[in-house]
Amino acid sequence: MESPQIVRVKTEEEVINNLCELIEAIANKAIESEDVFKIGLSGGSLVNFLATGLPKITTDWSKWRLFFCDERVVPSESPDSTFGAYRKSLIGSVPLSENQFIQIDPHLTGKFNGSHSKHSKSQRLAVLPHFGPEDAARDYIRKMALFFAPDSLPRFDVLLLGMGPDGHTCSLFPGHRLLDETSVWIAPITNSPKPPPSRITLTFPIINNAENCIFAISGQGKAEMVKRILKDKEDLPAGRVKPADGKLYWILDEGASSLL
Ligand SMILES: O=C1O[C@H](COP(=O)(O)O)[C@@H](O)[C@H](O)[C@H]1O
Repeated sequence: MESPQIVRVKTEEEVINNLCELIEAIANKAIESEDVFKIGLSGGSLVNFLATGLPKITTDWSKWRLFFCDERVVPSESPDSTFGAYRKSLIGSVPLSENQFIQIDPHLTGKFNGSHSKHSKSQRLAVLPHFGPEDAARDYIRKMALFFAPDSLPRFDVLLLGMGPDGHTCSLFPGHRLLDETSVWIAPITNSPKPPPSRITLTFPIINNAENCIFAISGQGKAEMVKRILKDKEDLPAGRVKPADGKLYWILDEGASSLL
């Protein structure tokens, strides 16, 4: 891997502008060469960054296909749903439609496999006490595979990543067994330390196969973790993002980079 490009700017606004200009360049290059742009989205603070910055870019929006680096296994109407957050804040501000987002099906569980036709979505919502992530992860792998060459690891044009104050990225948490998961592209997690507990997440083989990975981080609250990862090189989940044949960017504002 090339060494990470660390972009230090002053304000959160500049983080957003840098991030969205970079996305614009990557998207337009991908559209020119492949006629499609495949991007992986994270949740959390990134949603607001993109809602603010993406309306300013120029691109062929019809060529965008948007996937989730991780997603909470909750109905899209839930305030915890990452897709729900993008639907609310982004669709309408840019000409993207819901079906350009490759969404999880939070209603899938082993219990109801094969008998879905008997139940409407609202019935399933009413009947199920919990939403199960195992089948949602399997279903998401199947949906994702349709967009990539058969028999090869998906290679995203770009993955937009967040980092929690504990160093997690996607839904890969410090010390969790999923950090070493190599057998599946997308794994279910039922015990996320950050609520909600049920999620699906990309695993490191897919993350590190991307052409570009971008962290966009703002605020003093992340400074200690940014230092532990970029300066002290501690083995924390966000520090394991090292695209083998791709580029890694960390875009940091003054607060986030203050301990570097
Ligand atoms: O739970 C999550 O947290 C991370 C980091 O969120 P942030 O608000 O600290 O930026 C996010 O990247 C991930 O997608 C989300 O599920």
